Amino acid sequence: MTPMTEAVTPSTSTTLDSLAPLLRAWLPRQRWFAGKGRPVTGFTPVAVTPLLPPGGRLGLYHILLRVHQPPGRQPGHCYQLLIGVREALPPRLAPALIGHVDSGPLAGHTVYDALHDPRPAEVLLEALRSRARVGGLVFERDPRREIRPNLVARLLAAEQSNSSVVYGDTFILKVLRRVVPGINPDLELPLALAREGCPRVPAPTAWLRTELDGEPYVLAVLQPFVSGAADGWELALRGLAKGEDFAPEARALGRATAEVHTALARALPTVTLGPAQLGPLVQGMTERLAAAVQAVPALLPYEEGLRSAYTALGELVAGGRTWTAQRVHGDLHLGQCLRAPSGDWSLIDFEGEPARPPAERRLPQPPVRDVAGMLRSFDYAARSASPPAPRWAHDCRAAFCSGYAEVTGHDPRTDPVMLRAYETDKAVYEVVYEARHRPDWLPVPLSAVRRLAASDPN
Ligand SMILES: Nc1ncnc2c1ncn2[C@@H]1O[C@H](COP(=O)(O)OP(=O)(O)O)[C@@H](O)[C@H]1O
Ligand SMILES: O=P(O)(O)O[C@H]1O[C@H](CO)[C@@H](O[C@H]2O[C@H](CO)[C@@H](O)[C@H](O)[C@H]2O)[C@H](O)[C@H]1O
Repeated sequence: MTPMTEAVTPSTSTTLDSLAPLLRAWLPRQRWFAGKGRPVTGFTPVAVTPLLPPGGRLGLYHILLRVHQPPGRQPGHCYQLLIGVREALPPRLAPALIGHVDSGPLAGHTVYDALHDPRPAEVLLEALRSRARVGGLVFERDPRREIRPNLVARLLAAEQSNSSVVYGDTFILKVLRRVVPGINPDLELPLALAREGCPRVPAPTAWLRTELDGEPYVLAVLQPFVSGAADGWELALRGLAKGEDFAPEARALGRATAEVHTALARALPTVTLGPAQLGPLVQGMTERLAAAVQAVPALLPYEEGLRSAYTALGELVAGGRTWTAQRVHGDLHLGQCLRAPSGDWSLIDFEGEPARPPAERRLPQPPVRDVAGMLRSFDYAARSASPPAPRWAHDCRAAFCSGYAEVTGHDPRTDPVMLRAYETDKAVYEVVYEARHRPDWLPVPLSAVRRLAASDPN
């Protein structure tokens, strides 16, 4: 694989060879590393771009690295790394340590995850500000949006699928970790919403992209930081702990989701789904259930009940029912909703479910899919509370759907078969997600699975 310009030179390749043993141990420990549980057997450098020349007090490499983990999928996932190089690491950067290099051009140096370090993170912002091109890296900025120089960087502490750096409470840069070719919905949809003037999504200010083998890759997106915001998950848990009514917020979230859906339907094509599209949609849900039962045998007793949700949808399809599909968020939950101190809600993270193939994430889908994601999230919050609060989830569910209907004129509860199918599909996804990433949380989606299998969303 060759980058747009030749970034992998013999010297950068040797640099990477000397880092390989350190990366092999470090990568699998990162939350965003998608290949957990299988050993890393090798790396192929895809592009190595020095952003700060090594040799000074501080070096910075931008690296795209293909990670091999046989017998899994070939040729392996591609990851984006920003590697800092220093003679010694100050104690404040200890959590970022990757290791000490003992051979090759960097021998005697310490390498670390540079996003923890303000100075290299500021190099990225400056490159976006000045719309730099370095090797194959293209730093682009919406010319109508300014970036003030000298904003101080700090890495966001949250454990997440990617890494985000906040600059002076003004911007947040999401640095994608596992990068995939093609148009990235996390840039595409917010740009489309900004064109529509939709205020519910922070408008992208700048982004980093590259091209490999003629395919575009989005590597990072900069957007305004919603300062002082709390996310919906924190607020819901806080409200539950204090016994507060969350229904007004759930209604506001229903309205915000509906505003985003309405703007997306204006900005991008919508399609009518007939039997030719709905058959495969139902088939996909059925297949995901079968795969999930294989992966998590605790699902087995509920398989038949869960499948009945898809059979019921299949019957409506066979009877000639059609639905309108449009671009949607794809992984909407309370943690993707931010409430500003003004009380306004924003939706973030339009990447879709990380486990789905990229092309599938960009397909138009029934908007009820996002509604189902939010309803599942109210249930998650209610079941994580002590004691569990099913009535709270029930009230949020009603308020969210009413808020949604106020904007679109369509109450998702009037389409119960499609809604149950999507809630079931989401709960099945969550069972697999939790089994892989957070086994302690598995009882939460499993309790929903029990209810959904018995045809009761609450
Ligand atoms: N525009 C923003 N303003 C304030 N905080 C944000 C913004 N965008 C993201 N965040 C914070 O960053 C976290 C991670 O962002 P997200 O896009 O969900 O990344 P990931 O894909 O890694 O989960 C969010 O949970 C939120 O706390
Ligand atoms: O935020 P991500 O895009 O990384 O989404 C993944 O992780 C989420 C958890 O962080 C997971 O969401 C599930 O847990 C949430 C509570 O932590 C809950 O609000 C959601 O409803 C539930 O789905 C999400 O599914 C996964 O894709």
